Amino acid sequence: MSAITYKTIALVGNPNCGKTALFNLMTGARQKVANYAGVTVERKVGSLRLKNGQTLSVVDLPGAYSLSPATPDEEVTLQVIEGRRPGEAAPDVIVAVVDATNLRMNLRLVLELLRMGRPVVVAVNMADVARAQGLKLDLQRLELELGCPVVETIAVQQKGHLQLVELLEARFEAYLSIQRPSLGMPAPASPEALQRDVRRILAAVLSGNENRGRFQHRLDAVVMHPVWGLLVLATVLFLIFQAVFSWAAYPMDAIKDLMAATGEWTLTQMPEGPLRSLLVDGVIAGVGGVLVFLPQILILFFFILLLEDSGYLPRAAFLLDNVMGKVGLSGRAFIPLLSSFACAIPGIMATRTIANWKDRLATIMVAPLMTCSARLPVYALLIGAFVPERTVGWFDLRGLTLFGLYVAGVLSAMAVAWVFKRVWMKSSYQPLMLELPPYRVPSMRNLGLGLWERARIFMRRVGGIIFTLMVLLWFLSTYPAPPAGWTEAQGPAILYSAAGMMGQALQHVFSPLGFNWQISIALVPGMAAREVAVGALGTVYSLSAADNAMADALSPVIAQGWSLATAYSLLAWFVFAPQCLSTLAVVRRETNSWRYPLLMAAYLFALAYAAAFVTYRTTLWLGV
Ligand SMILES: Nc1nc2c(ncn2[C@@H]2O[C@H](COP(=O)(O)OP(=O)(O)OP(=O)(O)O)[C@@H](O)[C@H]2O)c(=O)[nH]1
Ligand SMILES: [Mg+2]
Repeated sequence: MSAITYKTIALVGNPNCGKTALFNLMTGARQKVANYAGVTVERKVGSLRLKNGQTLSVVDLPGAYSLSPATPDEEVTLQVIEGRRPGEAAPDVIVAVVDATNLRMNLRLVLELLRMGRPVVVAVNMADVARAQGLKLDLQRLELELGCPVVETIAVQQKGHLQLVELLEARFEAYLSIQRPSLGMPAPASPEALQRDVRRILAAVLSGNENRGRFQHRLDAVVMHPVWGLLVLATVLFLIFQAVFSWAAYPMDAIKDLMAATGEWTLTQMPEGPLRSLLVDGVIAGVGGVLVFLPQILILFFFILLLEDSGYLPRAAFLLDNVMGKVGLSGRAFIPLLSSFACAIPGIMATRTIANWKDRLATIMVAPLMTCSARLPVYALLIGAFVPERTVGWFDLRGLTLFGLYVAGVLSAMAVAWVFKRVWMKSSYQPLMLELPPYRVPSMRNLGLGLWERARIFMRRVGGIIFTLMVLLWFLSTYPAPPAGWTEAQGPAILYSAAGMMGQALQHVFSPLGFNWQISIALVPGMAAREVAVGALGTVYSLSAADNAMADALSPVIAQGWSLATAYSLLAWFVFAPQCLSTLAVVRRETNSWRYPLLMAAYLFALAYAAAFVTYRTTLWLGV
């Protein structure tokens, strides 16, 4: 096979036409694929190995409706196509991906790309759906009309990309060497002219009756109904939180037992000494304490991925547009805010799909109030320790409490957005323009990959930042050792250590909130990432256990040691506190200034302190 001269290809197309699915197939990457517009907001690069041994660099891009960008993510796409990114040449070939079921909209961008005079291949994706809908497409005729090669792809089937790869490997080089008549008109065409061209081409290539499912319309009549729709949404969310507790019980117990057994075994196998303590108190009690929450996180993500792939999310955005508009958020903020349930970082990145800067900024500022999955271990630990395992009517009380905490996050985000937009950055209401994708049965492969990816991210955190901080904390909580002549009657040895002293000093700041010195210590490494606080509590309590055995599981220990008021106060703290450095770093990057991350940290700390204080005092006063 002869060598080819081009080295980089870029996937360009309307949002939600399957670019990333195709990219993943071609490069073996695992970028996020989901059924709504605006999933990809950054450029991603992968490589495709050809049969002749050459490697092509493949670039996946955010979706764009046209070459006149309206949002920051579309701007990224245009920059890459035009080679305006520093240190990066324009791609040699553009693969224009189109959704076969929506050519009327998709072909406009293709025409614009062709007018740029760059080498283009058109990949007609979703060929399976088009066939199922009875659409017939004359590909040869389309090639003639467009004057560039056209292939079909099905990005959700294992071999759905092969025709495209074959074309790039063999036919395209020859095609490039032929002098083509230019389409003329290098200048951007008017929207009307584009529309006319698209209509003409469609008339020539498209036949067959489109029979879009009536089922979809019927479903929408319920799902997007102002009353039934909200009921459906509330039920869906509610069931998710019930499942997070009830399904996770067995796997969590299994991990807990495994950790406890490993701890006991280590105690019997190793002589007493610092190394044993590091392993048992630092690693097993600390890191293991966080690991226990993996099943709950995966269950939460299972549902989030299902919702994302089904096409439900943009519908929920429409449903809530009215409510969001009242507090001054754009309906577009819904998906970024919902993504923040997983983690505020992708959520903040997803605000790139919001065109208006003030609307975008307001969304960024409240994204950390959404309950990210790193809060789940903290919430679950405290709920497990303080909320009895009981059912109220049909509902599991623990699931109910967790739901309440999520609602608290959402409501406070709405309140903060309302204040921000009122006093600081007024902007008028912008009607929501959002594409409604068709409902799709979620792809199991996608779901499996997504869960696997989440498990990997969590394990990397556990093995990386959490492990490192736990080892560090163990040292700080063990040294300096207590003075000679110390006996256990004088209090645990940890009180003499660096961390112990710091905890006692910090306690002055936190005692109005009902936090003891153990909590005060745990909050410091917990600044880096929220789950670390759980691990840190594990280590601190394990080290301060009176006898030499490992402290039992953390939850019974705190259930005995803390008052209910302290537990509630800590929960309130975690609803607000900005305990995540990476979020602040991303805000700095996305807003290009230090002002906003600093403002964010300040307002979140103030809210956290106030909320914890009020919660503590109220609970004490009520005497529960
Ligand atoms: N049936 C079918 N579904 C597809 C095909 N290609 C993609 N999908 C689905 O279409 C949805 C969108 O796919 P993505 O790859 O995320 O689309 P994208 O073009 O990258 O979207 P943005 O990043 O938002 O611009 C997902 O639900 C995919 O599973 C296809 O060929 N057939
Ligand atoms: Mg994408």
